[in-house]
Amino acid sequence: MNPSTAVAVSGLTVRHRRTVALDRLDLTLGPGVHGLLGPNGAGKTSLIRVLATVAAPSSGRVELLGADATSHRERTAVRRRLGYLPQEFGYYPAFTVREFVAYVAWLKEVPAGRVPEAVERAVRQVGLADRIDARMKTLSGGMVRRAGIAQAIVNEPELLLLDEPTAGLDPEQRVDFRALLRELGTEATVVVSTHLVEDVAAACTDVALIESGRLAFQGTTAELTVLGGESADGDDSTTHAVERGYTAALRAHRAPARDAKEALR
Ligand SMILES: Nc1ncnc2c1ncn2[C@@H]1O[C@H](COP(=O)(O)OP(=O)(O)OP(=O)(O)O)[C@@H](O)[C@H]1O
Repeated sequence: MNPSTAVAVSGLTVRHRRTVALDRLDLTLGPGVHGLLGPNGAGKTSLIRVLATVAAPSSGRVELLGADATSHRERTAVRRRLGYLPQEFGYYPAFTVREFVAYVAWLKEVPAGRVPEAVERAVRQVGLADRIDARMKTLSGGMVRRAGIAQAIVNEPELLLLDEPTAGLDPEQRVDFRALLRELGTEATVVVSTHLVEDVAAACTDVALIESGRLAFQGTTAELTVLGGESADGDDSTTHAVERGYTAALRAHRAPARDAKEALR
């Protein structure tokens, strides 16, 4: 595996009872900010949970930061180098933001002497410094989300996994958050699952598009926009171009299956 490859999965299958959420997926991710896109139920959360080592694959290989994530011993070591923001996360409501983020730093085995500074840095990066001593239960939904992002980056992870991080943020916070993503992407491999095309247009260097548990497209954001072609309605904004690229890539991916069905008729 190339040393700059943070994620290498092959033949990854995840089943939830009878549902096949990921279907023999092959995917390699190196440095940068990767937008993980796909329709509802495509398998994005299932993939992020496997990469975060909180869910086990049904089958397939998963290498994270050069370690075999299916081996118990290697998985424990790799967890210290990961950051993960789940779609929904629990916390003790009576904890302050500082205590919540410090608790995760402790879980990630950040050396005790470095924890206070690491916590303050992470909280500052998400723009929550003025609420650092507020209790979690007194925060708004968007602030809780930002505290969640702070806990994900407190250990300066080499691989950062964010599941719908902009959900609940207001427009100004989203703009700030995208700038933070771009900054984090210069140091780490960042994987962001999102439904917001604006997030991709503004912050992602690369895109992985998943549909029905398979990889429908992988390339740079610029390559995706080229797939979308010229605008028919004169709207040439980047967001619109990414949306057209997304739709074109999905249709191209679906076409062989549709053609095969028609040939059988
Ligand atoms: N715990 C579960 N039990 C049963 N089925 C599940 C479970 N979790 C996910 N699934 C199913 O697996 C498939 C993939 O779900 P997943 O949550 O990974 O998709 P997603 O791309 O994140 O969707 P969304 O964009 O709606 O968040 C879906 O068909 C979903 O219904």
